[in-house]
Amino acid sequence: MTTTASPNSFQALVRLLRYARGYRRRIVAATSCSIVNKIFDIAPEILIGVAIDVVVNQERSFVARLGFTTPQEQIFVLAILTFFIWAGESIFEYLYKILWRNLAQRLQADMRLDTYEHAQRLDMAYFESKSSGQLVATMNDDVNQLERFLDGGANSLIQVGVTVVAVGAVFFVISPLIALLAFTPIPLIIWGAFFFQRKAGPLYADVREKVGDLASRLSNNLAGIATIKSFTSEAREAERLREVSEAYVAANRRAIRVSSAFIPVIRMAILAGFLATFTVGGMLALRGDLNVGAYGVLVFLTQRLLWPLTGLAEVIDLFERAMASTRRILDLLAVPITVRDNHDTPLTEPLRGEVDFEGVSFRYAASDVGVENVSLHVPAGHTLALVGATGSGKSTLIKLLLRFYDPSAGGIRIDGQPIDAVSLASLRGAIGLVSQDVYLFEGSVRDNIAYGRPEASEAEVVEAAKTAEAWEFIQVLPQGLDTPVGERGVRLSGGQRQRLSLARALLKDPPILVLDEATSAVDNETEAAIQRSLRRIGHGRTVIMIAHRLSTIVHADEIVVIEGGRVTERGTHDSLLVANGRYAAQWRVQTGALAADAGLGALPSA
Ligand SMILES: Nc1ncnc2c1ncn2[C@@H]1O[C@H](COP(=O)(O)OP(=O)(O)OP(=O)(O)O)[C@@H](O)[C@H]1O
Repeated sequence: MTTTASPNSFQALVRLLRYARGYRRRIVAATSCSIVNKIFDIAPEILIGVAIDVVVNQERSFVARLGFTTPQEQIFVLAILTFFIWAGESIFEYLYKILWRNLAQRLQADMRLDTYEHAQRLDMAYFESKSSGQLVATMNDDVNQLERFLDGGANSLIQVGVTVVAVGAVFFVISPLIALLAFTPIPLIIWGAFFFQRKAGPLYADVREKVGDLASRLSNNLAGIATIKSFTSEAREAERLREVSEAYVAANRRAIRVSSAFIPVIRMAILAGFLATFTVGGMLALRGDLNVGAYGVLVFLTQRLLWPLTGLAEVIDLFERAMASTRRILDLLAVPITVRDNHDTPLTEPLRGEVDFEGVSFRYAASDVGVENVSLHVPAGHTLALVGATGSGKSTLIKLLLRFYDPSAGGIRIDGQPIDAVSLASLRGAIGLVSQDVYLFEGSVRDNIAYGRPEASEAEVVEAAKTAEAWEFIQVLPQGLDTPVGERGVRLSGGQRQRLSLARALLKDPPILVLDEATSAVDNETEAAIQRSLRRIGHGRTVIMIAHRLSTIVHADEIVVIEGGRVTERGTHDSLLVANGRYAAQWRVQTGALAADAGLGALPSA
């Protein structure tokens, strides 16, 4: 019956079958059980006809010709046959249900994991182009939609097909004339199904789209609940949610209008076939041209044809939804991974931690800004500070070092090894990142510190917490290291989160430590604490730090000023002061030496 689907749905089905190659055996087994079950299911109607034939024709019946002469014997044989047919039907129903349902479970679990794993490997540009809500909708709702279809729809679709073929065969054997009459509505039904699905397909695609929008708005709003409260924009946000929610209702309403019309129309078409069998068959039987038993079989079987075909619309409906979802899932799986991972080539150990940027250029597709021809050399164990106005491209350089994106020109090396020629795991494993927006996972303080090294011992976790000056506050938390931090760490203060994030990076013990405004969200006391620990931490490691407060980078081995994505000044704190450029001007602003410079500084003040 899949032939009634649009080329798009059919293509989606083919893609799904190709994806599900590993499940082929299970699909064949489940399909076979569905077919056998349906054949057993139709058989009792035929047996009723045969029984009527036995009663009416007795010694001249169809069963008599098989060698069972007395009518009693014949009825007995039919009873035994009926028993086995019913038993067979039950056994195969049990089998196909188990097979389809388990297949649905296996496939949905594997698909969800596959899409998630694939999405994790996509570059950051993909996540910036898609809302997280849309991705959640695909990995959750779309996968569930497919599960629903495999749970019941696939079997129904196969069984409708088997019914039409098997009933058709019986009809033609008994009376080709009546078969022709009974089957005349079928082209109309098929055409109706085509027409319906052509109308319904895009409507369901729209419904899926709206589900994504809804999920997107919900997750965005819940994540930003504090901002909503602070701006008292609850009413406005509720209104915006209502709009997307209503759009979903409207999309569904359009789909419902089309899908609901189908069943009544189809039923009338089938009724025509039923009436034809009923009257013409009756006439033929009265004239003696049709065996009474055969007439009974035809009338009962027309019923058997009628009901599954009225259900066809619902099954196609389910199929359409499932294929709309399949397309979205497989489209996500087909997004190419642009940041190539050389799994088998780790960075050569032991790492010294030398970092080189050679003529690196990169532009974000979305904004056409980025960095231009940046060259940096950080010898192992040195500290490099990047300073510059907000939006000048400092964090972009860090993202390129971590290969969240690949540069369009130039290259980056660690210990002389091009970072795009080594495995992402070893590259990112070599870098400890403390970023501006600290992300903590729901779990305990301990889970979060040990995130990069779950096997770390308690002593190591405590040591990292002490070095990051976090131990003092952890000790006084209600459950110490086992205190839950809440979703995204909401139960901790900004400074506490910052320190946990530092402890987490330290526990990894990376040869390269990147601090992207690690002191931006903290008070003076926390900043001083982090500064203290930084001196300890920086010992024997390469440190790249981005800072707006210039006081925190005075001791850096080299300070590089970035403006508009380019390096404009570089040197030590002292040499830059002597050069008397932007850095020197900003330094004076921040230290209050020359308040008049405040308006000139390209660098923002603390
Ligand atoms: N994902 C993105 N897509 C498009 N443009 C981006 C993206 N991320 C950053 N940009 C743009 O690239 C430029 C450099 O951003 P970057 O984050 O590197 O600045 P920054 O120097 O670290 O700023 P800050 O000091 O405020 O953190 C900015 O103009 C920013 O708007």
